[in-house]
Amino acid sequence: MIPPADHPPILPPRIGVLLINLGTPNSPEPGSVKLYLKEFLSDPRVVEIPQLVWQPILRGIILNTRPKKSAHAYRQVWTDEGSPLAAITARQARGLAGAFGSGVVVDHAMRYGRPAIRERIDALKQQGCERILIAPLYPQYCAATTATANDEAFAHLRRMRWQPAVRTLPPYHDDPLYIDALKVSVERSLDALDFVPDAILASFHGMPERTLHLGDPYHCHCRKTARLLAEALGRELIVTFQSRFGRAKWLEPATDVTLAALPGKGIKKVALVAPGFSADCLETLEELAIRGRETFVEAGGSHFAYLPCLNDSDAGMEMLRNILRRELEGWIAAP
Ligand SMILES: C=CC1=C(C)c2cc3[nH]c(cc4nc(cc5[nH]c(cc1n2)c(C)c5CCC(=O)O)C(CCC(=O)O)=C4C)c(C)c3C=C
Ligand SMILES: [Fe+2]
Ligand SMILES: [Fe+2]
Repeated sequence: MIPPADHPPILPPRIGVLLINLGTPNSPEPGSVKLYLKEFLSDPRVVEIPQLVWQPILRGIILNTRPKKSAHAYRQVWTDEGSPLAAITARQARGLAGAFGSGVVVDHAMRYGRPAIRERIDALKQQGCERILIAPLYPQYCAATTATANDEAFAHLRRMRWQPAVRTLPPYHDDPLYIDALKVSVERSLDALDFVPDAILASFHGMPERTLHLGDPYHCHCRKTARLLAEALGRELIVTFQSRFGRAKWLEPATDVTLAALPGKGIKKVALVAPGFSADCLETLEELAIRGRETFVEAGGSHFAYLPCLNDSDAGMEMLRNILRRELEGWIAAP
């Protein structure tokens, strides 16, 4: 049938891969940070307090104090390409262009802020994608990260008359491809140091402890990643949890408390890695690499190194290519 003139071009069916990360402000200014925090912290998957109780606290207190403090932190890590998280995620998507053949379009989106998940799903549909792999780039599953990214994609699909077929990327916390990429990356970074660390810390983003008791597998996934990475490296790792937020009890031990205590135990040289972050961001570059170092040195530490995330390194990109290709099995021909 000949399409009417205003019909969108008829394209060969394509497949879309949508990389998703958390999101970040548009600029390191308090106004932008406030908008970002408002969206992020209003997500009931992130703050599990009834909205009637939480919104007055968020709007009345947090959004009047935190944006200024966080904007100061963002300014310290901001780059010419923008926020590190945005720049690195965009590079990861660009680095995967063409990796799965000409019929597969790779794009990226953020759960909060821009590029929005809804907008990028629409863009993939416009390019003829009848099948979409939603790929939240969180190795460890967490309702506050993985589930809310998927929720947002599904909320958009819910309004479509003609939905694409979708798959979601499962957590890959114990995937040999991921563990091997981490091992290669950590070993490369350690080789480049001018000191031999007495200990290596693996710092994961924290979560309220109650989410563990409620059945969120995040804590177990983090511990398993750390165990497998320690086995691969052939040395012990000290596992810690960072970025505590709010008054509830969070997963322990805390990264900052541990860094402050280690020199007193004779551990004066440390290397710190953050395996749960697929891209360096505020929480790694400011909280760990800057403030973590200060905490450790003030407590008497002599040597500190922050080891970068997988980002768009060769090892990281090869891992992403392989885990994503596996999820596309049956949709694309084997290589
Ligand atoms: C990697 C997994 C992450 C989990 C789990 C997570 C849970 C979580 N986070 C907050 C509060 C904040 N997180 C903030 C930044 C931030 N968090 C993650 C990842 C996880 N968060 C990333 C990648 C980033 C960095 C974003 C960037 O722009 O670089 C922030 C914003 C910064 C600040 O003001 O400190 C907040 C707030 C909660 C409450 C939570 C679980 C309940
Ligand atoms: Fe966070
Ligand atoms: Fe933080």
